[in-house]
Amino acid sequence: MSASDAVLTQILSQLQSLQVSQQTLQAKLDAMTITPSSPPLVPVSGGVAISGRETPSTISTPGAQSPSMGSVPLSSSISSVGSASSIEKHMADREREKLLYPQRVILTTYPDQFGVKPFPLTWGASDPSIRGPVICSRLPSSIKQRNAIGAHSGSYSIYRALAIAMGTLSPTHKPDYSKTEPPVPVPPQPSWSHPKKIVSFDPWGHLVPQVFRKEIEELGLDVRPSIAVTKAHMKLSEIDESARKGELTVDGKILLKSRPLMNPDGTLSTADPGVEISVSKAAVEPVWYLPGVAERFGISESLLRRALFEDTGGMYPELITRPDVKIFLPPIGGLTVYIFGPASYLTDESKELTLRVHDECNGSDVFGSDICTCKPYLIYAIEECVRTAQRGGVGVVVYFRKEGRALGEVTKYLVYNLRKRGGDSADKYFKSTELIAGVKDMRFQALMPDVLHWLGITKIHNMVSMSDMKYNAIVESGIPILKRYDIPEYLIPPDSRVEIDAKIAAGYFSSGKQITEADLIKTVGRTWEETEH
Ligand SMILES: Nc1nc2c(ncn2[C@@H]2O[C@H](COP(=O)(O)OP(=O)(O)OP(=O)(O)O)[C@@H](O)[C@H]2O)c(=O)[nH]1
Ligand SMILES: [Zn+2]
Repeated sequence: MSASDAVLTQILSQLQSLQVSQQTLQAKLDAMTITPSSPPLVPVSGGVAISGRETPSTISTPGAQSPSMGSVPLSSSISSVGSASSIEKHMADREREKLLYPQRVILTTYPDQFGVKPFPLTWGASDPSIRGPVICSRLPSSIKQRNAIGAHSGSYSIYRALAIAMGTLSPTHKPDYSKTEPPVPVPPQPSWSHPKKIVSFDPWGHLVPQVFRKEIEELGLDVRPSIAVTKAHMKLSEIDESARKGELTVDGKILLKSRPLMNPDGTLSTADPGVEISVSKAAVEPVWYLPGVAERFGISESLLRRALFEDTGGMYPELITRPDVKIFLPPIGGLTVYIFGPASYLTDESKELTLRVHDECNGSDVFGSDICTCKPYLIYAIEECVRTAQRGGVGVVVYFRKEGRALGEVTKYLVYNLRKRGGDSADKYFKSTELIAGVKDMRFQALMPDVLHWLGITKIHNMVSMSDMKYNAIVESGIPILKRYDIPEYLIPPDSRVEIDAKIAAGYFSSGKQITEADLIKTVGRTWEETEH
């Protein structure tokens, strides 16, 4: 027998035994698994129906063989496998899948299920040991004590899943958090223990390794930070330009002279290297306290849960089956806080505070698209924050990942096409968005002020924004705003006049300009024909 025949025989015999074990496994699973046609439908609150189950049921952990509700066979049939190498690959993947996930799939859990014992968590408690850690891990060490639905890192949880499936990340990797603590203190504030002031993220998120050390190290629970605080130098060509023009002054503290640049031949350049801004910053992931979020939007928790379940494609059945679990880590982007000047001034009302809350506009912020005012407004706000810090105050820019007014970039570009094809006039600006998206804005600014309360801000002297929605949300949350700034005329790119005029007519703040609906027809943007070659 040749070597290749021997390999083929070996593969065929492995395939046969795999088919046999697959049949045996399938038979066992069929006996244990509730098939879609068999279960009685049990109505639960909100009128939704879920599959019935055997009792008592348990959460399987590795090695445990007891049946759990909602179980399904692990993988699809092997009948579709083709060549010898794809058979080997398929078998290797099945082995890895069994090793990674030895238990059968747990589609959902129930509050009264045997083994389910959520770690106690009291949202808004001032003592972290009473507040308790947020645990959403499905690792065997933590799954029974989960007190949160969803996954850490927002949408990036999908990349983590890929890394685990590809074998580049061990699901049980234990991070070493020593030396990762905040270099700039963001200490507990009265607002942290106010049950209604912060509901969209975990105020203890940056202190997790310190305040929940016992839970992580002694109890072996998978508790992860959801906030990180660090320091950085910010370098922007627009700020270099302002410093060159003398509009910003290097003070060696907030605004620093950059180090000399290198020439292509490796020698030091004598060209002006420009400036850098010294900042502290914090990245914050969303962690929703569902009763608080529902209350903020004035809807019932049950309606909120049902809507979240349905419009995430049914991804989180526990939103329905676990009304006892009050925390949800949604698969959305978070926010970044940039602080200019001493962070300790944030809580001191006597220090001047300048704020811009900015929602992501990748096309403008990073790639300089001239159809809107996002980047110029952001740069203007950064300059104002630097000036405030240099006057002895503090500046804050909060950057939210809410692309395209939270409608997403695809919807935004579809609307751009419609506008540019239909004659881009300001009277049609919001109507065009509504025609495609059904609404003009989905940012729902009500959750936005949470970050200001987390920082301990109680008064805003200067607000760099024209948005009435942002202003109202902040003031209604209990933080007064003394002065509002609109974007200076000279910073408005010509093509974005359409956006600004439409916004002013719709109720955005303007210090000088009055615009009525009737005026809007006269404000028109560039057409594609003007730029096509
Ligand atoms: N859907 C849609 N979104 C847009 C358009 N132009 C800008 N945006 C988005 O609108 C948001 C603008 O946010 P901000 O810069 O914070 O501005 P604002 O809330 O309108 O108000 P200001 O604070 O006055 O600037 C970002 O999410 C942008 O991506 C557009 O034409 N269509
Ligand atoms: Zn924009």
